[in-house]
Amino acid sequence: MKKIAIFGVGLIGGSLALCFKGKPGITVVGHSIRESSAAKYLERGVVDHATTSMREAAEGADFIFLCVPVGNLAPYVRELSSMNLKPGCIVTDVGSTKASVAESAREVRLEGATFIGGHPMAGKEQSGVEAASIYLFENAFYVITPDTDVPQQEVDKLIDLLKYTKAHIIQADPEKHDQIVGAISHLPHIIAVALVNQIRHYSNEDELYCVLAAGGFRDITRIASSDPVVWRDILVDNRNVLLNLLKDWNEGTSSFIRMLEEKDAEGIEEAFKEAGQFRNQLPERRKGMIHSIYECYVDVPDHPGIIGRVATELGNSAINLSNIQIIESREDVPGVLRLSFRTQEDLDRAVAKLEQIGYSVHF
Ligand SMILES: NC(=O)c1ccc[n+]([C@@H]2O[C@H](COP(=O)([O-])OP(=O)(O)OC[C@H]3O[C@@H](n4cnc5c(N)ncnc54)[C@H](O)[C@@H]3O)[C@@H](O)[C@H]2O)c1
Ligand SMILES: O=C(O)C(=O)C[C@]1(C(=O)O)C=C[C@@H](O)C=C1
Repeated sequence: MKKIAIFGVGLIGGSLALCFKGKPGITVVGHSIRESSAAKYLERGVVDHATTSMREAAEGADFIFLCVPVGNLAPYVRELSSMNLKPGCIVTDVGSTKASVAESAREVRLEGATFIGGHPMAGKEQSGVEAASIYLFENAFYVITPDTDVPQQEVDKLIDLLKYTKAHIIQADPEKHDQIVGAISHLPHIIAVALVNQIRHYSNEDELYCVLAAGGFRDITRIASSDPVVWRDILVDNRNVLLNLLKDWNEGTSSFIRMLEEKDAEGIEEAFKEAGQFRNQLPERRKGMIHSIYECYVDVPDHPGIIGRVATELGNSAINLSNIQIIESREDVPGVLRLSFRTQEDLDRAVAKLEQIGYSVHF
């Protein structure tokens, strides 16, 4: 039996546990600092065993996944270095920053074990084991950041296990990772939070701000609902990268201020054109980029029971829906449903079926 120990069975740790649990020759042990959380992991069937003892979880483990907030990674690595880990054990983490944890692992000696940093580029704004999903990493990129002196066979051991996530594994240098992920993940979270808080202040004066907030505001601010502790740690840890990125961001907003002051209509149009062209050529329908899953939008009449009808049509054709959501529903206007599927094939079949029975489908 291969033992996989997961420290912090929340959104990411829980999703990993679900990917590994029940696979041949694998047993999954979850660790929490709280008795009640360990009990919950078992209750939800996410792990085979749960414990609050770090030593018990780590003892004899073939793989150790550290899935706690970034600020806790260094203390965990230090604590593990004082234990007798199983020879050949791979210690990895899922933190959203990679340079500092790699540095901590270099500073201590994990006797007989190897540290390889990791970061699945998939997530959501919800947190905790309740939000965990076996599908979270499917088709996403999963970055691993082994130091150059880590033997390839150790790297291969981790890659081989991660096949259960169905993610695409890529290797990167930790500093380069933090620079790039700072720009495409951490900076957007700061912008979303700053924007929501700006509107929150206005809405204290007039509630119409909240009433009128529609698709545009929702699209750009979903991630403002992310876990405060997790994000506090990420931003503090990657602050040097972020301070530089925010300087560039300020230049971008200053340029808009200039264009508005100078009534530079052409400049504004050009900025939208350039952004649109760049965004439209980003790979679509890939988790971790623009579409989190295989999705389409269906215009529907505003009739009671319409969701049931669409779901039944797809079910009758044995097409598996992974999610269905009303994104527009007002009394006098037709609605729009967002349908999500786990595979391109399901999406293609659903589009064909829905169009055949007269629905208008778009992407
Ligand atoms: N949320 C995302 O989208 C996302 C994506 C990829 C990677 N990550 C990284 O994954 C890690 C976990 O994030 P998550 O989203 O699963 O968060 P989460 O809140 O869902 O899970 C965090 C887990 O750590 C435990 N924990 C919290 N504080 C702790 C402490 N002080 N000591 C010990 N355990 C503690 C919690 O009980 C929970 O089990 C973070 O390092 C984060 O940067 C997050
Ligand atoms: O989709 C989301 O909600 C996420 O925030 C996921 C996201 C991202 O920014 O893309 C967030 C943090 C991670 O470290 C990796 C992925």
